[in-house]
Amino acid sequence: MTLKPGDLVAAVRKDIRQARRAIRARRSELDEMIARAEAAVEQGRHDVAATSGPETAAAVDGWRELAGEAAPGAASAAWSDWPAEPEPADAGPCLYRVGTAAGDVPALIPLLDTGHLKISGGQTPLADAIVDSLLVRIVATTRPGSVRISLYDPRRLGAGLGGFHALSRPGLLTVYGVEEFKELLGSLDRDIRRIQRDVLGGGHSSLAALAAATSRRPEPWQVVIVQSPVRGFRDDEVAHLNSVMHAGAACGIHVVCRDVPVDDAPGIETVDIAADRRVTTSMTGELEVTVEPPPPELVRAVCERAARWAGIERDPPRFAELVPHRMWSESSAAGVRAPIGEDVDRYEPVEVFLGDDPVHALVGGPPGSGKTNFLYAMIGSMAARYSPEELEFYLLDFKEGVSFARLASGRTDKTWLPHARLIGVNINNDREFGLALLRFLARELERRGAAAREHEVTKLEELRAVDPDGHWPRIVAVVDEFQVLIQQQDKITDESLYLLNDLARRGRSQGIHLVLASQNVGGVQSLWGRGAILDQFTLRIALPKARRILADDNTAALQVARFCAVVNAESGARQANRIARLPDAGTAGTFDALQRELWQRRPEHLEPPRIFDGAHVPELMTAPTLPPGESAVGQRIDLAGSAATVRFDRAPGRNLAVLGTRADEAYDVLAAAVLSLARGHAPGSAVFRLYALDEQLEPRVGLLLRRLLDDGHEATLGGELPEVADRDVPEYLALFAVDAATARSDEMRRSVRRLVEYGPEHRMHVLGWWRTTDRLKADVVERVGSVRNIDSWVALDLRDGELSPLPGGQMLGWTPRRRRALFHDQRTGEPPQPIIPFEVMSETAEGR
Ligand SMILES: Nc1ncnc2c1ncn2[C@@H]1O[C@H](COP(=O)(O)OP(=O)(O)OP(=O)(O)O)[C@@H](O)[C@H]1O
Repeated sequence: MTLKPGDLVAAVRKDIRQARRAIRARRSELDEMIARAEAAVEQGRHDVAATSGPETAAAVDGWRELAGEAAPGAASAAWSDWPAEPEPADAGPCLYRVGTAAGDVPALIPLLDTGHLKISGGQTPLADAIVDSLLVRIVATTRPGSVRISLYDPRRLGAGLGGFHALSRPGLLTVYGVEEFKELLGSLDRDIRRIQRDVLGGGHSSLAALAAATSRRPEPWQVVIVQSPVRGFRDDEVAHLNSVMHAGAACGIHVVCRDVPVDDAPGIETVDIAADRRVTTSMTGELEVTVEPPPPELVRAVCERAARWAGIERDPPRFAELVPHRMWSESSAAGVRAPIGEDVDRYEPVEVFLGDDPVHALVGGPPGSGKTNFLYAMIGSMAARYSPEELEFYLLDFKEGVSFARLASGRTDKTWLPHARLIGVNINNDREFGLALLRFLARELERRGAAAREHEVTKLEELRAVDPDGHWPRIVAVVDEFQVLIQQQDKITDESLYLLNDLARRGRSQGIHLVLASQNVGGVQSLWGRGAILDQFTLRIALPKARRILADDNTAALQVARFCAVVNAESGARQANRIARLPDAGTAGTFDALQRELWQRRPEHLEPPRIFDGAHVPELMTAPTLPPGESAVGQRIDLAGSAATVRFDRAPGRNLAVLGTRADEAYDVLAAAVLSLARGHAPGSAVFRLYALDEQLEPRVGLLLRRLLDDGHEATLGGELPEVADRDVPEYLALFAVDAATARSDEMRRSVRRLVEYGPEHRMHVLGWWRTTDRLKADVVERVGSVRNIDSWVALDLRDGELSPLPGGQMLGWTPRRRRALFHDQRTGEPPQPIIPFEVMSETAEGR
């Protein structure tokens, strides 16, 4: 083709103008370049004026050089010269090549930080090539993640930009369907308002100006490709788009219109594709532009790389960034709000909020995805903002392992998190403890409800206003691997679901928030079928590869990078996804340092959290001393960790049966009962008679005797069983392995039965160990029927059916497990409940 000199000059001039506009923000560094560019134009003008061949060639060279500066590297490189590793342009946006004019001179178009582009004849493959070319150069020359692309392509159902689909993985490309134009514009409107208000509010005219002044760009650019639907756009839609374009450029929103009748306005460049496929641009005037589609594999490679690097090229956020300058300065009256990471698109904090909406949170992530780390980040960030007066944590972990243990005082680190009121670890086998927490929270719900009614208000925020001196913190209960609580079909599951449902529905008004976390799909699915509960958990946090935490059609969690999370406060609806990069909250100097600082600030009167560790065997000596006549048989699995006790008085039936074949534990339970009685009685105020009826037990029972004698008690070992007769002081008969003796001797059996039946009213009490219920029955039941003369029992490895002859022992659903027992005392009126037998053997062995 022939080059018209006038065109060249016009084109060069125009490009200089554009280059200047595009680089205004970084003017000082580039002044020199502009001066040289202007000199080149002058030279071009001079050369063209001469209109001779060599001069024209020189002008073209000068122009090319200028293009190289205004559109460096991948912004204008020919596809054949594409750099192996395109570098993000340090200086920010530049001009981008969309084709070639005048032989091999790059035809450039500005976009980012400048304006918009209108393509007419936009339905053609040529238009596709222009858009692809522009986009791939933009993606290659900007920092991964710093440009987001939205595509409204109603004709091809999202097939447009096929080569760019890798960008959808990290959320850098969003395709809007035929019916979603309004949604797209609405989302742009919201962004514009937010940026104008929150980002530019400080006085900058545009994001470009802000970036120039601060060297920081807090928001990504957005490139929006709009193609008209077959029906054409309605006037109101065009007007809406015009207004978005008008306000958007300053907010980094740049629209590429393909056959959309938007207004011509300054800052809108044009590309015209004529019917005869001749392409011209507003930048190059009359010059015909040859369009060169990018090679598909190049597009794919650029996008793959950007997707991979989005989010990890930037330094990860640091845990310290979650900590505010002023600790404990926030009020939780309306809710608790805390940043947990950085938005990978916008580089701004992502917060979680628990209050009236959302009320509760569901957290999911497969093993190793960083779920525990997320929970630490959230707990730390909240604990730093709200004082223990404002916020309390109840933390349970059903996993094997000790994830919340660090929040409690340990052997080396004595500090504890002041907000933590309860920490439960290793409770995978003690679902009752989870249930105990739910019962506690339900009671707290009632208590708060009653207080609210009394003050004639309906919710916590109002209650706090009318009762400013009351202690009404928000409660956040975090249950890791909560599914363990509700996956079996039994009474615990039934009651837990009932309570969860209640808490989920009513927690909002009383400031009680649940954060349920699970590592497996089953965990989440166990709630999925229970819509009523799930509906209340509108805050969803999905760690990488988490399934079914978000909505069914929201697969963002499958796409996010390591150490990121999808935070979604609208029950997983796609448009509410925010992708947060999470700081490392686990290594030394992060959470532990914060905990130390908060611990040092703790109010003087504050008690450390109650710890329940399912792997820990409680020691009798650590339990409080009981009143005379009361014995401890184990520790209850409740929030207080109180002892399960039996009181021996003159009422009929005040005996104790220990049942089961696990000899060590049976010994421990019986010995604990004896030792705790001995601790409560002053020496001489009770008599202890020990019987080792299986000779293997003699050494151990002997140690127990020694212990009693050492403490000054009146105690004997072995001999005949006494006859029933009134006693001045209580006499406790500890019979180890009763059935071993009664199987040998009927006389023995009759004695035992007499003692059990008539002893208590004469202050003689049997504390006996039988191996099975049948043997117990054979010894203490006169004819047929159930056991009536022993009020309290502790069952070790007995199955459900074997318990039914015992008082209160019907239909319990008890599954025996090691170092756990089922305890019942008829007198309390409570159903049987699991206890943890005390460790006694070592205590007696050491002669303590
Ligand atoms: N944002 C992060 N930055 C750096 N390291 C992290 C981050 N998140 C998690 N990690 C590290 O990854 C590993 C797994 O994290 P974490 O224990 O939180 O995973 P999890 O999902 O709770 O796993 P599991 O359920 O198996 O315990 C840990 O070593 C943790 O320190």
